[in-house]
Amino acid sequence: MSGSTAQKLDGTATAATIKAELRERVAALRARGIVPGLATVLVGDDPGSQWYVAGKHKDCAEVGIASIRRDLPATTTQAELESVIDELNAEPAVTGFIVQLPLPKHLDTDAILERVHPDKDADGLHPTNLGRLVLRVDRPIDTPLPCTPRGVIELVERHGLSWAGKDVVVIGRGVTVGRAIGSLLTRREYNATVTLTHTGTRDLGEHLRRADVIVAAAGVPGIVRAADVKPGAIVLDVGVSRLVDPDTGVSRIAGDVADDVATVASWISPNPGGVGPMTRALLLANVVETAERQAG
Ligand SMILES: Nc1nc2c(c(=O)[nH]1)N[C@@H](CN(C=O)c1ccc(C(=O)N[C@@H](CCC(=O)O)C(=O)O)cc1)CN2
Repeated sequence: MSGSTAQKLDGTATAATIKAELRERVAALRARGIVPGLATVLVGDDPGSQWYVAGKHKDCAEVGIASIRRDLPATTTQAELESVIDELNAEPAVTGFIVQLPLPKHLDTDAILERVHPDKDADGLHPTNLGRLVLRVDRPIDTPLPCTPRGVIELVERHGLSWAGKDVVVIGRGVTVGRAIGSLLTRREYNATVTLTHTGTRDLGEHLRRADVIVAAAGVPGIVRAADVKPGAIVLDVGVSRLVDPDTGVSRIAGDVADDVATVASWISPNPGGVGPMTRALLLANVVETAERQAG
């Protein structure tokens, strides 16, 4: 980026480090006869979701986690999907599994997430696990946590930065990021102060301009502009939009953060190459930790 002064929060390199650590923990489990296994459930043929799911299986192979793939047609009914989930809940080779989101519109996502057994919820999105995150204020959480919020937190900490005392403004109230990140960051071990903004927020710029850290997960390209960022702020770009060039038909990823933000921020996560790879790495961490808990 021209005129960029911000340092890079390198998700690709950090995820590689986390995967190397996990490879050792998986080897230790395997030495005890325990093989962690991740299953994925994909409904429909959305190219983005197919790419993400393929990446999850590649990651598993890299660290030694066994993986099972269940791809279902877009016409799958609620009852058919629930029966696949029941099978995976009962399958001993599956330590944990995920249902790739978003699901086709005719399916009830909340009911599906609730159908996954909480002990096998590799995404940390089951109501019981999200409830534990909210309720267990003063003791460690020994259940899976949502992967993207975990990835955001680790990306910052593994670059030697602290969350303590920071004013954090999150944009977007979606289930995979916005709703959980405030519950995590306000825990004593992080001690941040969090404002969750959304489409009903009256003056987003006013919130952004006083933020020490911005976590942008709106899915609106360029919603965070340099004029709305405090000099020296840390900016995490989580939003993903796919823009198609009308002339060439070639698509590219556009994040929520405009290019000029790199001239005022102190640290910025690129997109791609920032929070996305961390989301993938922390999914593996959830599976390994679940296997370690099951092993006792
Ligand atoms: N069940 C879930 N569904 C979805 C989740 C989730 O955590 N659980 N998050 C997203 C998609 N996602 C993982 O599933 C995901 C998104 C992005 C990346 C990633 O590595 N992106 C790359 C760029 C990819 C590209 O070029 O297209 C990057 O940021 O560098 C990984 C996983 C929604 N659904």
